[in-house]
Amino acid sequence: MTRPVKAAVFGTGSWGTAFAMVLADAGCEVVLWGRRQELVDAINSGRTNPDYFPDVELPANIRATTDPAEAAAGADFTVLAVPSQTLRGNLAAWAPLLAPETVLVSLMKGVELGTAKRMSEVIEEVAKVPAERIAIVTGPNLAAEIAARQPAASVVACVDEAAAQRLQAACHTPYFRPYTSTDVIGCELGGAVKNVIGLAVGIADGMGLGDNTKGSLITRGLAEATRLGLAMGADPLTFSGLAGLGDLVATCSSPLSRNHTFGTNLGRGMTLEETIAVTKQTAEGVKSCQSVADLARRHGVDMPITDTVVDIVHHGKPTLVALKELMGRSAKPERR
Ligand SMILES: NC(=O)C1=CN([C@@H]2O[C@H](COP(=O)(O)OP(=O)(O)OC[C@H]3O[C@@H](n4cnc5c(N)ncnc54)[C@H](O)[C@@H]3O)[C@@H](O)[C@H]2O)C=CC1
Ligand SMILES: O=C(CO)COP(=O)(O)O
Repeated sequence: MTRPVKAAVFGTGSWGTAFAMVLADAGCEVVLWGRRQELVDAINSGRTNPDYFPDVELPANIRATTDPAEAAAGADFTVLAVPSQTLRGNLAAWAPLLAPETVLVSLMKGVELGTAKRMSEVIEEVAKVPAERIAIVTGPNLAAEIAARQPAASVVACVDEAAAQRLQAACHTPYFRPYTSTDVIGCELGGAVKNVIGLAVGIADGMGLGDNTKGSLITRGLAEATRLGLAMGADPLTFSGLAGLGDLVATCSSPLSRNHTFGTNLGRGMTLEETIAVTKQTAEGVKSCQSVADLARRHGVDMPITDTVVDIVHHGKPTLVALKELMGRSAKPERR
């Protein structure tokens, strides 16, 4: 008899918890690592995560711990679900504890500030594991809908297709349908850029603009992601798939998206400080818009919507001025 697949999930926030449920529903033995003892105790005794999904019963094959060594021990998959900007520091502490052959799985959709590194690059550097043992999960996967077991598709990407297939099997459930990909760069960029475009669409929504504006931002945002991806060696077709268009549509349509909601609050006229104060969960695009703009500059790629988001979010540019400037750019062919 083969033993069940073991998964460690680092991060008891919304996506860490929901993805732990997916893994458990797919038959894995899951250990969730969390920082706070009271939340870990509540998960183990109450079978719910009261801070994120108080009404969702967690499967019996999930347990939680605050001990990273206990979580990491013997894990076939080590899933990382903390805010992107905290990964480097956290992983430095966890790296010595990792099971020898574990596949590290990033759920994160950010780009590191300062270095402009993708999460898989940070993992490779800090945990010193080869790219063949680093995978990512991405796609239109709003955590609350997954926790409600609503149907969704996703992409699991790894340069080693066999590792991607093992992860696919480990997280395939009747409601969660993962597709494999070997385009890690494209999949990671798709996830990071859609958060920035989600902010832009939210800002437009908050300003009272309509669906033509939204459709234009989504499409031209996709063009920005694709241009950056091409310059960085990604497969352009990835951006018309779940990691690109799929996630853009979900994020830019949904009030569940933290990035979209963050943008909406800014567009309604809240200051950055007020918006941060009412945002209880991680909106990766707020910091990563800067890193995405850095990547664009390094690769000589034009990303005007991304630059506009940086100007509004980080340089306090009034939304109406930013909109006028974006629309006032010189006319161009759609494809070039
Ligand atoms: N929530 C969602 O619908 C989805 C989120 N993601 C991505 O998953 C990643 C994690 O996001 P969420 O779980 O949604 O965020 P969240 O804000 O719900 O949870 C973040 C978790 O990390 C913990 N945390 C915060 N700072 C930390 C630190 N310095 N060290 C260790 N732990 C820390 C928090 O306590 C919390 O448990 C993000 O990169 C996000 O883009 C991806 C797909 C869907
Ligand atoms: O990535 C997500 C859905 O796929 C979640 O989006 P937010 O981080 O904006 O909530």
